[in-house]
Amino acid sequence: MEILYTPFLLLFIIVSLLFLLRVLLFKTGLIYITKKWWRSIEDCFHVYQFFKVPEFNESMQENQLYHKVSIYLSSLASMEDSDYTNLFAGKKSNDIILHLDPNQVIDDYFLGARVSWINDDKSDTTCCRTLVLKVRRADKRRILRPYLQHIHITSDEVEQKKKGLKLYINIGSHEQNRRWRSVPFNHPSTFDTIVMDSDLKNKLKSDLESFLKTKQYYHRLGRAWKRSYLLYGPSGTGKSSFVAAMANFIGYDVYGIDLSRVLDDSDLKTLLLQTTSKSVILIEDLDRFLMDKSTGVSLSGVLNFMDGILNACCAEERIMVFTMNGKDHVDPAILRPGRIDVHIHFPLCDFAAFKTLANSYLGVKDHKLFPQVEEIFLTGASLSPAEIGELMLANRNSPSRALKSVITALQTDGDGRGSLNIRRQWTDNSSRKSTEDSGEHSGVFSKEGVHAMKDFRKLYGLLRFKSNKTSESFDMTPDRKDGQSYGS
Ligand SMILES: Nc1ncnc2c1ncn2[C@@H]1O[C@H](COP(=O)(O)OP(=O)(O)OP(=O)(O)O)[C@@H](O)[C@H]1O
Ligand SMILES: [Mg+2]
Repeated sequence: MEILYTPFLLLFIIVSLLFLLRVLLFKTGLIYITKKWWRSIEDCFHVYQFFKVPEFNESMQENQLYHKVSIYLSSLASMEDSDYTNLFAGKKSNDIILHLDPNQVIDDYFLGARVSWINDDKSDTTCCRTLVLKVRRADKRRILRPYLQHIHITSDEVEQKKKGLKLYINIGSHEQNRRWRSVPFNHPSTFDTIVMDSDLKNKLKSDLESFLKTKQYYHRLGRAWKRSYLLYGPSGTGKSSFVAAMANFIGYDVYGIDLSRVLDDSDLKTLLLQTTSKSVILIEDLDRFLMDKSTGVSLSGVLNFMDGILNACCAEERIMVFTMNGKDHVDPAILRPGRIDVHIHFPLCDFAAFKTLANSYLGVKDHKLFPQVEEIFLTGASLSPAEIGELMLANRNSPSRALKSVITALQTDGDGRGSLNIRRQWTDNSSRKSTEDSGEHSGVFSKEGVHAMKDFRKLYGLLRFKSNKTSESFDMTPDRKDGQSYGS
């Protein structure tokens, strides 16, 4: 018997020890110490080269590269990992600027290589401040030039971001010379406020970040440096808010093209030619415009527009975003890889998304009514985040009342559209949308300026959300089960 128990006992002891070791490593600073130790061993096997970036040149003039590198380093997430970091207030009230403390080191990764920056501040006087770049000799030839270019680009972007973003809309064709009108873009939406599967959100953030870093890579492949996203899903699921979050994240201006104000295909091309680099070019509700034969823009006009980004004049730093309610009825030519690089599905709420909304709108992490809400979601009922958000906002002083109103709405499925009743077909939605819109356009508010304001609101979700739903298959959205993490 004893012999039988011994292997099990041994196994149990090993597993327990491993578990304890894991807890010890992760709950204490040991993992950090181990990593540091491992890195110093690794360093012994590589030859490094050092590049100094002093703050002033020999004639005591400011070195612009030092300024750019400082801006770049403060934008790095790894800055927060350094042992000592200085915190300063920025120009805006809630801005915090990070600065590396003297003799601190931070790591950065570029094209698969690790580089380090050392703040070589030998004295307290400002005249001797130098930033030192440490690169492996083996990586130097491959990455040094593109890395310095990347620093230039990123620091310019950060500075541009500080200046404030702009939202451009295309104005009527009668003002031939001025096709775009701009307003300050102050949309509060960020990736933190968007309710979305957190894995997907992180994937999209790193997709954007890696796009910004890969100019040289795109050029080496002979491809224009651009990326196209398709956001599709029912109304009120956060597509427009996501575009605003994207623009805020990368610090790009937004050009929202209203196809109803575009005369014809060549007019569309002119608009594209008049956009600037580092911008998000947005066409909302593309599916509706493709169905709507009354518009002057043809399918081939749209295809040329999507490819037009390849023209030498506008080959740089563009992100194109198209939103749709559904892509089933859209010509596959529009959706082919190269024209659309990333498809992102925006679904109606499930229980996990509902919980994230309850937390952000009501500050409620758990509630006795949650099981009832979950049960209703399990029957297949659902509402859009916009619909649930509105109900919570209206009853924000009483979480119980807010949850009860969500339950009632889910039971009747909003205005009787959902799976508890017969879901409307996509065509109903599009015809309803066009009716609503034609009402808007032919109404009293026909002046250019009023249209423009309406469009700003429509673009960014300030108008009452329209009710149309459809269930879609998805590409970039992972399969979700209730309880899966949602980032808010
Ligand atoms: N996923 C979400 N996360 C956070 N808020 C959301 C989300 N979806 C919708 N909302 C809220 O609902 C409002 C409307 O959302 P938004 O305009 O982004 O939806 P949409 O998908 O663009 O709708 P439409 O297809 O009708 O244009 C926003 O102001 C936002 O506050
Ligand atoms: Mg929208």
